[in-house]
Amino acid sequence: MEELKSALRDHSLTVSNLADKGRCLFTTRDFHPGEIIISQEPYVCVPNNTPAESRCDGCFTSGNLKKCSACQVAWYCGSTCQKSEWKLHRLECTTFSKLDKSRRKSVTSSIRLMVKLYLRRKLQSEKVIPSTATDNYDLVKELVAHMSNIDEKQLVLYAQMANLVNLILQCPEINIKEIAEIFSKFACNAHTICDSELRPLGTGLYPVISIINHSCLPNSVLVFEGKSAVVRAVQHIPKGTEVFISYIETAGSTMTRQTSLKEQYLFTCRCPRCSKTGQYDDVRESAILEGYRCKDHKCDGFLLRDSDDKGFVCQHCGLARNKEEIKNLAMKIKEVSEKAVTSTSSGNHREAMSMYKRIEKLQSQLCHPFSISLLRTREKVIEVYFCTLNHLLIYLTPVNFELILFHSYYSFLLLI
Ligand SMILES: C[S@@+](CC[C@H](N)C(=O)[O-])C[C@H]1O[C@@H](n2cnc3c(N)ncnc32)[C@H](O)[C@@H]1O
Repeated sequence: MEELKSALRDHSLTVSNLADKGRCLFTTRDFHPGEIIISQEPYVCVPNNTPAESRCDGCFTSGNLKKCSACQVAWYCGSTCQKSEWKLHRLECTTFSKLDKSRRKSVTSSIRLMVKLYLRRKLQSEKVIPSTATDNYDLVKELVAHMSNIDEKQLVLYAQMANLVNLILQCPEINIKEIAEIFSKFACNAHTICDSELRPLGTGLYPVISIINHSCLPNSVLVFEGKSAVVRAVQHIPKGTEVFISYIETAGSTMTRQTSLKEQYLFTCRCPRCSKTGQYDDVRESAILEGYRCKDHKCDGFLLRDSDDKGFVCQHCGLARNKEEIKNLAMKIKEVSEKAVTSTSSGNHREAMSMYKRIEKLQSQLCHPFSISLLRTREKVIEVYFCTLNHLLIYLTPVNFELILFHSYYSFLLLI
């Protein structure tokens, strides 16, 4: 801990312990908006590999990869990435190569993350991989696990996963209880590594970044540059302030945010935004983000339940919306959404596109114009549109490429 404190001092940061939150990261000088507060390489990480798409173990890129012929689990884009991962993969490869085909299929991302963690710890203790103040297994030991607060079903699942890790590693000195506890640490400390467009690429454990607590009104943001986790100030942060990031999507109602924080991170948020629960501003914000639109499409008022619970009333113009009408629209949206998911997963992008456009139309009748569901559907329309475009490009010759690209871009502009 002393080593870490000294390393953090060089970054103008310090760690404190508060009764209600545990460890917290504080600044010891002012930070400007956009400035990097801290960055860290993962202690361990794994790419998201699915049967449809694999990613390079070294740089997480997809496309044009070669599978490790020995273990059939890791993929690489070239020899540079293969070499950079070799010290750890050498042990991992020997472990996975011994598995039969069906057991190899049970190596999910979290199982692989645990295997890598165990092997990296071993390599650091044998000094094959060097340890530093910010890159050592003691930092993993410090992470919160919430073992006494998780339910029995979850505990059983962690124990089963730990047993599987034991079968894979075949190490006599392995401690199943400790492995189960680390799975619980993964749940509230591991980060999804995303690209600049927030598409998930993999999962990583960053034990120093994990000291940072959550706020729904954060002063910093966690982004990824390749596999490095980078925390940047999003506002002026004065000396002596706690650094906060958001663990969840902040564009949600207070109830939605509180529920997901409680479920995954096992705490009740008391940030300035959550402290406003029930006040007019909070009710209004929640009704806009997750509520319904006014029947009069020229009015942008937000709706609240009427007193006899028969429907919803616009708080701006007083117009009422019937509960049944809302229920019918919501059911139609659910129906089309299920079809859209099926079309997307079967690769039928054209059909998916028309489904998402239909959902967008229905949601425009139901939801407030600034609703988060409507925003997500529009995002999906754009995503599926680009999938359709990519699919088309495969069949193009260079001659008509530019013409069709121009046409596509033009129709995209019309679409939005
Ligand atoms: C990634 S860790 C953050 C560091 C943690 N405080 C520690 O001692 O290691 C996440 C855990 O910290 C606690 N935590 C994070 N933000 C909090 C907050 N705003 N209020 C209370 N507890 C919080 C919760 O126990 C949560 O599961």
